[in-house]
Amino acid sequence: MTDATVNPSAPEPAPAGVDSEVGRLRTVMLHRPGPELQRLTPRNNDKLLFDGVPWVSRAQDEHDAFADALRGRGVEVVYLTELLAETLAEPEARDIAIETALTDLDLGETLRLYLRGFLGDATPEDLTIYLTSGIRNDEVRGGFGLVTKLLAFDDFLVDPLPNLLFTRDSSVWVRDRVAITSLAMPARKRETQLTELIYRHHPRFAASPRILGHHFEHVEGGDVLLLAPGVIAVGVGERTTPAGAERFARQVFESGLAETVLAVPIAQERATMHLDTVCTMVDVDKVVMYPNVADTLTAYAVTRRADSDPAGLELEVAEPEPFLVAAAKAMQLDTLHQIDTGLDPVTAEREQWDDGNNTLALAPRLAVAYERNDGTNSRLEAAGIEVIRIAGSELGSGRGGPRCMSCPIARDPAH
Ligand SMILES: NC(=O)NCCC[C@H](N)C(=O)O
Repeated sequence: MTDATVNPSAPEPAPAGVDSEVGRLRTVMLHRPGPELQRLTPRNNDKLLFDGVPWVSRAQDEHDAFADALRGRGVEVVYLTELLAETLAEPEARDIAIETALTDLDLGETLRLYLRGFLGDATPEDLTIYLTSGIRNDEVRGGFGLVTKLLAFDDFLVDPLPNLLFTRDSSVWVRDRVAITSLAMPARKRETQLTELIYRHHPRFAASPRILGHHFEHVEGGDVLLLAPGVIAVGVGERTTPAGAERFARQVFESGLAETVLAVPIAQERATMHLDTVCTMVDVDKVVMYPNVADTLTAYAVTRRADSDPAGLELEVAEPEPFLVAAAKAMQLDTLHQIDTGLDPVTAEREQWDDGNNTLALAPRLAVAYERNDGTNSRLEAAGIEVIRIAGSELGSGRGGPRCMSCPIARDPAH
């Protein structure tokens, strides 16, 4: 069990639930980067969605400092791999995990049979490592046959998950429900098999209702911004598809989790892979925004038709409006204030690339940001935001900042 559940003197964890981006953060799920990062090479890093080959021990130090900064502000940090190992102690969860990891058609029956037995004998902790770091062809000690001979020594039989670090994308809490997302890129697909397993089988979450699922249309957590209770923006671009945004809207309306979903088209480019790469919230009425897209960013407000039959929910889709205008209207604010990344278009472009926009709010006007983005951080401070700076030279090589690296599980209500 997690420290909080075995230590009788530890405070009760806050009840799971998140209704905004800025309510005081109580519990967050992180993944400390581990041996899965050692799998990255100059030959596979593009496919595995990293822009380089990180120095792993330094990335771990940076991540530990990030977790300490959160704990220092009273946030309970839970680790994905600890939850997974605890989940895998349950035989049913373990069987599902092994079967889903072995569905790859490239494996063949000889290796599959061997690996089923090998993984079946592993401890929950070792199984967690195999499921997250993957298994290479030259690492197996049995199941030898045609497939072993013809695959390269460094081909993966079970793919590693170096992007597990970005816990934001593989699940997202909306009020008291957790949405299991469906990741678009092949390198990340297996991540949500693991988060779904945790939320279904871990005793801490088994009673929490779930929405979406890893086998549905693509929705990634980095595209989902809880602008205010009942108002959710969903980026639609390289990752979340229009159909994913539509399913998300239907489910949050059906479950009474929101009244308005703003579908926000974003350029289908690596630099803007998720909405949270160009815009994050730092106060109830303030966002840090990439100015080079601010003027062109639009939103389609999606609501439930007032006269829609409960059995066949119909959606009303408004004409597009400028994003900040549509957001302020849905949030019932006069203005949603914009703090720009950087001081000029080139600084803004550099700092957007280095995740200057990707802040994690711990409370209104208190945010964690990468230290390297001097221009953006100064602008945030000038606007009254306290910035907790963390190092991210190695973590950033996966192109994700403090928001991407965190999945809030409990926040105080925003109002
Ligand atoms: N929300 C985010 O923007 N997450 C960052 C994900 C980075 C990861 N290397 C990816 O390409 O999916």
